[in-house]
Amino acid sequence: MACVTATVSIWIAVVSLVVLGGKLLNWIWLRPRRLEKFLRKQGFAGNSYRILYGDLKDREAMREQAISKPMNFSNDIAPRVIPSVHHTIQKYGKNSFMWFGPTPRMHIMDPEQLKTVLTLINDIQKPVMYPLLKLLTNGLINHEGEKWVKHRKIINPAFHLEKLKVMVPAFYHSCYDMVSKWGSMVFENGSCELDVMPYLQQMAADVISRTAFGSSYEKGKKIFKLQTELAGLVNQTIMGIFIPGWRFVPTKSNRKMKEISKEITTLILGIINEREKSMSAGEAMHGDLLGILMESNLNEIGRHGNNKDIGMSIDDVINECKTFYIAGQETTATLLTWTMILLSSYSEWQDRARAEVFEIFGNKKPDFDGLSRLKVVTMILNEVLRLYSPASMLGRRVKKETKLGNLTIPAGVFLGLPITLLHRDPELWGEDAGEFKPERFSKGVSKATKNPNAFIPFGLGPRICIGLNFAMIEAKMALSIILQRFSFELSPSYTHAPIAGITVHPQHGAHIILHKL
Ligand code: HEM
Repeated sequence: MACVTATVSIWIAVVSLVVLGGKLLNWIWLRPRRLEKFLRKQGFAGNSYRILYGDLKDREAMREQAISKPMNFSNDIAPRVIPSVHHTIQKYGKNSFMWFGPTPRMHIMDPEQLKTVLTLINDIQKPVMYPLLKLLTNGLINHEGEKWVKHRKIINPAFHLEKLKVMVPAFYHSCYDMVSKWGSMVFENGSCELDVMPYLQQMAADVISRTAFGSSYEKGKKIFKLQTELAGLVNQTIMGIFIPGWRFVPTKSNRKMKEISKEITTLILGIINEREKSMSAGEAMHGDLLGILMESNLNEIGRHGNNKDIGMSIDDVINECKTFYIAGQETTATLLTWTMILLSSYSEWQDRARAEVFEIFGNKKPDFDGLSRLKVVTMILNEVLRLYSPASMLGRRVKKETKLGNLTIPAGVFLGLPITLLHRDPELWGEDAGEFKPERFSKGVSKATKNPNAFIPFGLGPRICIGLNFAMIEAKMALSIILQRFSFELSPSYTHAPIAGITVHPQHGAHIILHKL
C-alpha cells in the first residue's frame, strides 16, 4: 500500500513538473516567438527576441550612456530622455516594437490610433503596477473597470472650475511664500543665483497640502514629508534585484516603509475623522479637495438609498489623498522648472509674458478671471508642455485582442505612446517642430498641429488628467507672481541635461540668476 502511495506521489510530482515546465517554456520562448511572428506580419519591426531579457540589457546600457554627460542647449531631448525608444524608432521606423523581457511593447505614433488606444479603456488598460508602489499611490491613477468609473465620478466635482476658483487664494499663498523667500535671498546688487527646482517642488507640494487639506495644512505638510521619505525607500527597493515576495520579509527597510505608510494613513484618517465630526455637526463644508470629495461621496451614497457599498470606503479616500501628491506635485513643479529655464533662454518671450502679466494685473494679486485671460502665458506653457512634457511615455497593456484601424493588436502585448517623440514629429508639427515657438499655439491647440490628438501632455480620452485645470491655474499663478517680481537668466553653471524619472526633469537642477525688478 505504502509503495502504491509513493508511486502515485512521484507521478503527481512528475506531472506537476511537466505542466510547470511547459508553462515556463511557453512564457519565455513559445509565446514571445508567436507574438513576434504576429507583429512582423502586421508590418511592425524590431529586434529579434532574446530569451528572457529581450531588449532590457540594451535599454539599460543606452540609458546609462545617454545620461553620462550633459547635452548642448537644444530641445532635441529624445535621445537623452528616451534613448532606447528613440534608437528603435530611428532604426525600425514608427511601426516598431521593443522587448520588455518576454513581452513585446509596440510603439504607437499615429494620432488616430493613439486616440483609440486611450479611449478603449476596458480592453486596453494601464500596466500592472509594481506592488510596492501601491504603498505610495493606490488611487484613481491605477484603478481599472468599475472601481475607476466610481472613483472618477466621485472625485470629478473636486476639480470643477467653480471649485478651483475658490482655491485660487491657496495657490496665491504658496506661490507668494516662495517668491518672498527668493526676495530675501537677493543681494544688495539686486540679484542672486539659485537652483529654482527644489523651491518649485516645495511650492507645488505646499499647494497640494493647502488645497487638499485646507485648515489641516500643517498636517498635510507632514504627510508630504513622509510620502517623500517613503518614495525614496520604495525607489531604492525597486532599483535593486527583484525577488518575488521580498516585500513581505521583515527587513529593516521593509519595516520602515510599513511604519511610514501607517503613519501617513493615521494622519489622513485623523483629518477625515475631524471632517466627519464637523460635517455631522452641520458645520459649513470645506472648500478643499478632501471636503469636496467627502461631500461628493456622501451624495453618491445618498443617491443610492444610503447604501455605503456604493461610495468610496475610508481606505479609498485615504488612497486618493495620497494620489493627489504623487500625481500633482512633481508634474507641475517640472512644468514650472522648464518654463523658467526656457524663458531664461528666450528672453523675448519672457518680456512678452511679463508685459501681459503687468497689463492684466499691474502689481496686484493675480485673480482667477485675470489668469483665464492670460494668452501669451498660456501659449508659452503649452509650448513647454509640448517640448518638455513631464510624462515622456504613456504605457498600456492590451487585455483583449483589439483592432486599431487595419491593425490587430493581440492580447498580452504592451503599448508605448512616446509623448516626447510625438510632440516633435515634423510630420505633425511642421519642419520647425524642434524649435521653441509659442506662437504656434496662438490660435489654440487645434491650429498648432495637423492633428490635435498629437498634443497629449495630460493624456487623452476618459482617463485624461483630472488635475489639468488645477495644474494650469497653479502654473499661471506661479509664473505671474514670479514675472511681477523678477527677471531671470540662465546661470553659467546651468548644464542642460533632461532626464526621465517620475517626470522629465533637469538632471543637475535649474541654476538661474534672478534680478529683482
Ligand atoms: C503639469 C502638470 C500635470 C501633468 C503634465 C499631468 C499629466 C498627466 C497624464 C499624462 C495623465 C494620464 C496618464 C495616463 O493616461 O496614463 C494624468 C493622469 C492623472 N493626473 Fe495628472 N498631470 C499633471 C497635474 C496633475 C495634478 C495637479 C493632479 C491632482 C492634484 C493630477 C492628478 C491626476 C490623476 C488623479 C490622474 C489619473 C486620472 C485617471 O486615470 O482617471 N495631475 N496626469
